[in-house]
Amino acid sequence: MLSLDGVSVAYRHGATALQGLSLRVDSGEVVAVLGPNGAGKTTMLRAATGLLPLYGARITRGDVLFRGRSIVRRSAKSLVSDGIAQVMEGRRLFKDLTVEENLLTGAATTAGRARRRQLVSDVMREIVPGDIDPQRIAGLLSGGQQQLVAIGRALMAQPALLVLDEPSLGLAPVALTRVREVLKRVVDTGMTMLLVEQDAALALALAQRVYVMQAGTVVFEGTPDELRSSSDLAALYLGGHMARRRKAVDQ
Ligand SMILES: Nc1ncnc2c1ncn2[C@@H]1O[C@H](COP(=O)(O)OP(=O)(O)OP(=O)(O)O)[C@@H](O)[C@H]1O
Repeated sequence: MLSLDGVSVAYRHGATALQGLSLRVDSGEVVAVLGPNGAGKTTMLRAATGLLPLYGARITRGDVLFRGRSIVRRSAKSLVSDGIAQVMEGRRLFKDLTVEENLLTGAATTAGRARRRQLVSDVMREIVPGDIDPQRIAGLLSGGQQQLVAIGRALMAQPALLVLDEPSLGLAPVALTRVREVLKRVVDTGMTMLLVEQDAALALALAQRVYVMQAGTVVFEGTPDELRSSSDLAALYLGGHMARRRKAVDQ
């Protein structure tokens, strides 16, 4: 469904952030991308969602294909209509609008008024928990509640591909559990997903395939099990706890 083929990206006021990066997301697949700070994960998502120009960056080499067509020169707005919706890092809700108004913006260009109303009630039932009042001002919600509304807003566009940048960022454990449950439910609907996530446990619980990025390129591609059994990478990206547990099992 989505492929980045040998993509290099340069920021106007920065170094080359991606260096010949290739990755793909097949239809119905959940793909997670892990990697240390500055590896280029967010830049990769910007390349996949038409947001590079907003940040003064451009693709200097390679191509990005969505459903077989190049999207390199397409605007983020037209890509939403084509079926790519994203939950950006930091949630980015309209803080002064209500939950319901935020949700409605998610389908502003993809559905008519009556259909949008129907989608709001679907999303309120399936994604946004019952304890969140649709008329509440979004900025007054907790971080975890805001994240769920952000996920719901992206789903309002009924995307073919859902892109998420660090959905766990800054969430307390209870909120994280809720976000994980909701994402699991979305995965179970067969949604195609590209997920950038520092929380390896969350990423590996959701994904069928994982990439690890370092310095703008891919250094590992495989299944979550293959990543867990790759000792160097496990130590680096899954933390000492899992590496120690593996060692104990191996002995
Ligand atoms: N707006 C920008 N202008 C200039 N350089 C940028 C900009 N955004 C990111 N970069 C640079 O691009 C490189 C990759 O950054 P990016 O944010 O894509 O990495 P990341 O893996 O998502 O990191 P993190 O996990 O910290 O979010 C870094 O060297 C960063 O400084």
